[in-house]
Parts: sequence; C-alpha cells; structure tokens
Amino acid sequence: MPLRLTEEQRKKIEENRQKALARRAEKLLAEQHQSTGSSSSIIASNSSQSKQGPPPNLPRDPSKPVNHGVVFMQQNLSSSSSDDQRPHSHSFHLSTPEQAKGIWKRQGDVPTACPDQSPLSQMTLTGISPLLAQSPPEVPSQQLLGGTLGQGHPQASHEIRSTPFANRTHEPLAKAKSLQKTPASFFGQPPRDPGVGAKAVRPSTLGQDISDTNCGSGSVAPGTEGRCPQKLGASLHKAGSSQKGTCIRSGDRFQVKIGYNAELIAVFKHLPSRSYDPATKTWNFSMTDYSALMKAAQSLPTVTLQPLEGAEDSRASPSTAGVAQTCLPAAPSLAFVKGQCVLISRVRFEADIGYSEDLIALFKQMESRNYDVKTRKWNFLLEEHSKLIQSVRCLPQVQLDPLPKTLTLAFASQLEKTSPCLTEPIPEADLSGVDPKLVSNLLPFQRAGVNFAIAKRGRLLLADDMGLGKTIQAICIAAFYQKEWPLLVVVPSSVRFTWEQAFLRWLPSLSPDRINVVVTSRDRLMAGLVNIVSFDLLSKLEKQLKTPFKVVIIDESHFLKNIRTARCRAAMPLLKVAKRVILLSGTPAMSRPAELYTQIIGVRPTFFPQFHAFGLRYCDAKRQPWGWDYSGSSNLGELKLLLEEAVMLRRLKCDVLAQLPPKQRKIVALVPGQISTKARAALDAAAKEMTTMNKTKRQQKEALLLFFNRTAEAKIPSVIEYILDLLESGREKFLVFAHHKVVLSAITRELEKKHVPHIRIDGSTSSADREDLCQQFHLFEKHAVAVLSITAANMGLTFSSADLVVFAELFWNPGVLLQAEDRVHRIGQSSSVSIHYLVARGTADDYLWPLIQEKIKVLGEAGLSQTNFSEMTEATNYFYKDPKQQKIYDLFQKSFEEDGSDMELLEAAESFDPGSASGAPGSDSQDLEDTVDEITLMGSPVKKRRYEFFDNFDSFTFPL
Ligand SMILES: Nc1ncnc2c1ncn2[C@@H]1O[C@H](COP(=O)(O)OP(=O)(O)OP(=O)(O)O)[C@@H](O)[C@H]1O
Repeated sequence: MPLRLTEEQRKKIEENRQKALARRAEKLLAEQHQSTGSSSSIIASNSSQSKQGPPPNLPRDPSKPVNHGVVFMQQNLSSSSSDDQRPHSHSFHLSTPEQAKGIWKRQGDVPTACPDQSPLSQMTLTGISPLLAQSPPEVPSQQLLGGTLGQGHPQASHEIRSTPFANRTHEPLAKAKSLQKTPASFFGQPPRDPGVGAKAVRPSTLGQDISDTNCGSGSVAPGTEGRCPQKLGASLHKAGSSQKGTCIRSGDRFQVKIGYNAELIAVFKHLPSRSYDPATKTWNFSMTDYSALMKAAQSLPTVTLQPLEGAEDSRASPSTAGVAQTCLPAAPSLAFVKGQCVLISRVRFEADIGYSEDLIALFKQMESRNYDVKTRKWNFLLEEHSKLIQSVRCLPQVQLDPLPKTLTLAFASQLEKTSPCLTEPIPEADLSGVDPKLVSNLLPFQRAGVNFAIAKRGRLLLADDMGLGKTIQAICIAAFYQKEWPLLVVVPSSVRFTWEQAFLRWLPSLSPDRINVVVTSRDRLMAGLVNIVSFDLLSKLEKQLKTPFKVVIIDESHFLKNIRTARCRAAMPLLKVAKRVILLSGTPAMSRPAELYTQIIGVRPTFFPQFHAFGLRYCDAKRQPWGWDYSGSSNLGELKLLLEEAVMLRRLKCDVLAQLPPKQRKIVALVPGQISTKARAALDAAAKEMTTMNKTKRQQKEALLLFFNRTAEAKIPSVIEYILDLLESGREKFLVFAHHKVVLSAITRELEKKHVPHIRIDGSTSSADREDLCQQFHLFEKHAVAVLSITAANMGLTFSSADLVVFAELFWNPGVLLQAEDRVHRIGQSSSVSIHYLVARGTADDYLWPLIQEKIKVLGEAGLSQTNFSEMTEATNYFYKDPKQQKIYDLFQKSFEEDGSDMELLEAAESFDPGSASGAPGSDSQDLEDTVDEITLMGSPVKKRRYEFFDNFDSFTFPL
C-alpha cells in the first residue's frame, strides 16, 4: 500500500529537492568555471561545444532554444538519448546541398528560390556540406552567419581551410563577393551569377574569409595560429580608405555613429531590432544584433566600424576573440525561429513558433489559416498540415516541427479529409449476443460507453468518474467478445470477490463454476472461462501463461503507472498481445501526465514507442544533473485530444448526474482468504456455539454477541486493505463507519502509520469536539478519512464534502445505517453518493445482511422507507440456504427484535476485547495487532505499495 504523504510533506520534499538541485547546479557551475578558467584565451582554445553550451550536466530544456550554444549542445545530447518522433526530413538540417543552399535565400523568395538554385551555390554548398552535416539540426543559422562556423568540431575547421568556396558560402556576412554587388543580396539572396561572383572575389578577401572563419570564433585548429594575425592584418587594410564609424552603448542597445553610407544602411534595414532616431539621425539596435552587424560591416569595403568600448573586435586575435564572445550576448538576429505544431482541436493545429516575416507570408498562403488574437498564433486545418510543413522546409531560417507521428496516426482521417467533420457519430453496437439482463440495465451513458469501446475494437481506457458503473460496462464490452474468451480480469486484491459477484449478477448465463478467482500463488491462472486475479498474484503467476489471453480487463489501471513495478512488468506484455484491452480507472493520472504513459501504450502499443518522446512532449522533460526529469507537464490540451480520440473515454459524475440515482449502494465482498486461520477458528467456534441446542436465552445472546465480535475481528485486515486500496485509487475524502472499538482503532492506527489525514468520532468524543472535527475534515485539502462510530456519529453531523461512505461493519438496525449514510447525502451534496457495504462471507454478515434487507422491506411496505437493498442482496447471493444457517438467522432476528437488546449488544460490542475468549470487555489486545500486521503484510501488499509510493518520483526520472 502506498504511504500517503500530506500536502505539507509533499511540499517539503519538493522544496528540499529543488534546494538540492540548485546547490548541485551551483557546485557544478563553480567546478566548470574553475576547470575552464575565466580567461577567454582558454575558452577560445576549447572546442566550440564546450564553449557554446553550459556544462553538460546543467539543467536545460531541449525543446526551447533560448541560447544558441545551449541548442547546439542540447541537440547533441537529446538526439543521442531521445527518440525524437520527428521524421528526419522535418528537421532543419543542411546536410544536403539543396537544404543547405536555402541559407542564402531571401526569405520572401521561398517558393521560387527553393527549386532552382544557381550552379555556383550548389557547387559551393556541396563543398561545405560535410561540415554542415556535422552541425546538429538545430544550429541556428545565425551561428553560422555570425561567424561561428569555425566553432564547430576542429575537423570542421580543417575542412573549411581546405575548401575556400565553402567558406565563402558559409560566411555570408563576410562575403565581399556578394556584397560588392549589393548589400541586400548579402542578407538573403543567393549569389545568382557565378561568373560575376567569382570574378568579384579579390585574393585578399578570400584570405580574409578564411581567417574570419577560423579566428573570428576563436576556435583555432592546430597549426593555424600563426596565420590568423597575418590574415587579420589583411582584413584591417580597408580601414585606411573606408568611411569610419563607431558603436556606442546605450543601455541594452547600441548606436552607430557614422556618416551616410548606402551599403551600410541596407545592412541596417535587415536587422530586426533596428530603430532610427530622427533627432540624432542615428540608427540604434538591440545588443542581440551586435555580432551580426559587426560581421556585416566588416565585410563592407567602404566601412570601418569601431566596436563597442569594452567589447573586443572579434577579428582582433584568436586569443581575444573569446572575450568579445563572452562579453556579448548571443545574436539571434537573422531571425532563426524554431517551433512546433500543436494540436488544438480534433481538426485544427497551431503553429507554436516565434515571429518570422517570411513564415507569416507563408501562413497567409494557407487556405484554412486563422489567426487567434488571444494566443497570437496561427492555426490551420489538419488537412493542410503536410502542405505547411513541406513549404516551411524551404525557409532556411525556420524550423517548424510537425505533429508527432502518433498524432498523425491517431488523426489520420482528419489529416486526409478535404472538409472538416467535427464528430463522427459512434455506431450503435449490436449487443444481441450479450445477456439481456445486462444490456437492459445499462444506463444510456453506459450504453454509449459500450458503443465507444466496440467502435475502438475493444481497446480503451474507460476513465469514468468513480461510481459511474465501470464494472457493468466492462463486463458488457468483454461479453461482446465472449467468443474470444477465456477472459482475464486483473483487479486490486480487495475486490476480487466483488468482481466475481458482478459477473454472477450481470451474466446469469455464465455458470458460476466457470469463474476462477485466483486466491493463492498455487492456483491456476487459466482454470476458468473468467479468471480474476490480483495485480500482485499476476506477477507471480505470469509464467504459467502458455497461450495469451485475448480479452483482458484491468481494474484500477492506474496501479500500472509505475513501469518499474513487478505488477506493471507482468501486465504490460499481456496487454500487448491481447486483442481486447479494457482498462478501468476513475483516476488514470493522479498527479502528472507521466502516469498515463503505461496506460496509453497498454491500449495502443504503437503510440510513443519510447517514453522519452512522450516525456519531451507531454511531461515537459528536463535534463537535470542526475538525469531526465519527467515530472512536469506540457501540451496538456493536445494530450487530452489524443486520449479522447484514440485511447480514453471519460465522463464525470456531473455530466451524467441526471441519469444517476442520488445514492448508489454497492456490496463489497471481502476476500475470505484475508481472514486468518486463528480468526476463522474463533468464528467457527462462535457460530457453533449459536447452533448448540438447549441453551438458555442468555447463553444464546452471549453466543450471538461473541459471533458478532469475532466477525469484527476477522474483517479488520480486509477492511484495512480495502480502505488503502480506495486511497490508492484516488478517493480523496470518505467516511468509514464501524461499530467495534477494535475496528475503529485498527483503522485509525493504520491511517496514522500511513500518514493519511483523518479524524475519529466515537462515543468518547465530546459534542464540542465533534463539530470541530467535522470542520477539520471539511478543510482537509486532499485525502482525508473520517473514521466514525456507527452508533455514536450517525446523527447530527454533516460531511457533505465527501461523496463516499464505507461501512466496515454491518449493523442490525437499518434505520441507523440509513442515518449514517445521510451524513454525506444531505443538503450541500450536489453529487450522487456512493455507499459501499463491506461484507465477509462465513461471518455474522451472512445473517445481518438478510436481516437488514428484511427490515428495510418492512419499512418500505409501511411507506417509511424508499430504500431498496434487495438488488444488492440478490447480486451477492446473500441468502442463507442450509437449515443450520436459517437457525442462526432466526436467532439474530429474535435477539435484535427484543426490547433493550440493542443497547445490551451495543455496549458489549463496543468494548469487545478480542484477546478474551469470551469477548469480555478489555483493552485492544496485542493479539489483534499481530493479526492485523501479519495479514496485511501477508503477500506484502502494504510493504510493496509503500515502496511504490516513494518510488513514484523516481519512476518519472531516468538516469542519463
Ligand atoms: N446500470 C446499473 N444498474 C444497476 N446498478 C448499477 C448500474 N451501474 C452501476 N451500478 C451500481 O453502482 C455501483 C457502482 O458501480 P461500480 O462499482 O461499477 O462503479 P465504478 O465506476 O467501478 O466505481 P469505482 O471507480 O469507485 O470502482 C455498483 O453497486 C453497481 O452495481
């Protein structure tokens, strides 16, 4: 069982975790700083990767290219460890000449420029493509344009030196060749005339290109150091004859002071952050454009710009170039934008991407375009997705990732459509082969659920709110595929027999002996037509499986959320090979999307074959020093759409309230195996006592009392297991009524152990305290259990913030039970209330339940009660059949009908001491505690779940 933490404890843990991470990051930064030193010359001599990115083990977000260096680094890292859903062709990589040449195009020229490139650009790009192939897909073109080409792998520098054309092609801002024609072409247009371009290149310029490439970044390949200053000298030659200007810093912007120069103004006009001040008649720019401007100016033969004070000219020397780099922010000026397509409805997707003029021009060519003024994003019909992606690929400075493959598969019909159709009606399934009793009892929304499941070919996650009748729907869906049985039903241990009862109730055609409830690890898993097994036993019995089950139901499927658990490892392969998979959960994910992953692939094994891809898109995956953190959430709207389209059906109580009765009662048949041998012997002895002839009236009552008390004792472990299962299933606030002090104490003790917030009201609670406790329960934020005495807390209290009442014990007076139910079902309650009666076979419950039912019937006949318990009774076969049982029943009936016996029994029961053979009053015995511990730990459910709870955090993180 999981150990529930309070909200406060969770917060504390999270706080500590964050602090630890911050300390770790600081330490690593300091170490990194020490090892690299602050000297720029050291930085300059390092490879570009170590310079551009933060230390490899610092947190970074692979999906957000906030910083060029980081993008470069991250891309390398993520591409090595991630399963990127993007088809390769969608990535922005320039490994082919056709792709690489796009870098030269003016963005507006996309449609025409793409197909026909000049031979020169093809030739030159072919020359450099090996270098670019080494660049990660997300290296922004700005890095390439801004003189960072040489920052790549040392080998890359080498290639540049040996292929001068490549340098020209890749250093656009330094290309005298194109600039000598027109500055505009410098920024965008590919060199059109190879002949002119080639002739225009002066020898010195070529040399300068090489030096810029190698030295500008400070990344110097071995053996090139001596050459750099020489080349630099050549490049500085122009200073003598050119127009001079200076850059002046002004806050986070800088100003350029220079006389009129048409070429330079053309350059200015291409910088996104440009601003002209008519008062001073100067242009100013954001610092992000500084590098790009300097590079461009450097290439203009008619201009010499003095760099900003304090910022070294990147041309100065290889050893000082790093200083300039570290002083200046990265320059994303030439508008490299990166983003992704995100689904926003069943028929539309949105381009989640930054501003780019060319991209917007392209968007405007899409027929289905729509601009959302609120989100300030463009969206389109799915059918235009491919067209848009194809077109965007021609924009060299834009990377728009397409929808992941999983989404295109799930929404294939929408992607291929020519006109949008919002919702296809789900066809009515032919249920003529299913027991009419079941079909006729389905509520309309349940019938719709069955239709949905069959339309999905029997594979779905049915995630209806708690208490909406997932069981009846699951049985109906499974019965539709009855020809493919044997059926496997995997459930929490505490509800195995409840499921058996449900099959018996809803499928009368199914012979009871065809139902196999697996109780121990020695049982056979495939012995019946319907096989019901707990999660924990499944992992012990999976080896028995020779042939796979074709139809599988998993109740409370969120029990599989942690992929590392034995239960998940046992179940997932079964789901993969099964033809029909019916997952049931009222709370498929309790805290984060990562919890959904196993359930999604349980239903659709081909969706997101790698968790990492899912994590990147929906869990806001972040790389941390210790590995990947998948505990966040992102793109939740899209995830919801995907789930609804292909995986999940979820209705909330409020959606179907009109179809629900105000109270829904359910008998939960407790697992007989949970009653220990010792308790069983005590029960049998007590039952025997009751049937012994020739007893006085008093002796008979004592015998009955002992039987009632022994029942309480015997049920404790199963009751506790059920309560913990409820908590694990996400039930947040509920009431547990019991009668015996030992039961109340055992429950509160367990809740304390598990740190579950709870209150207790019994006969010893003062009336002043009762109100306070009620209030306290109301204020609890999440999980909270009110442990209440049936007789001491059944009146006058309001617990309408809960919508579930659990009766751990029965009580012979139905009026008391109904009053207790109404603590929740009262004014202020807007929901349908669920009531669970926990009954254990072979105990006094066998007699108490029919007795209650009988009394209710009488009350109903007298017009005093509209309640009907008979349906439940019929469902659970709670009929005493043999004559001996009838005798005990009679005894119960007689005893409880006599005046005053209630009080007598109450008093005796409340203070029952299980340690005493006679059941005489006394304190809770160690004996009972031992029994509880022994049984709840038997098969280690408690132990295991506690581990899993703490393991949750880990389960959403992967080591590097
Ligand atoms: N169509 C129906 N006719 C009669 N009883 C129904 C119907 N649907 C549900 N019930 C009853 O409602 C109660 C709740 O149903 P069930 O246990 O299947 O809910 P659930 O959705 O599985 O809830 P949880 O998530 O809490 O397990 C049960 O007693 C069930 O028998």
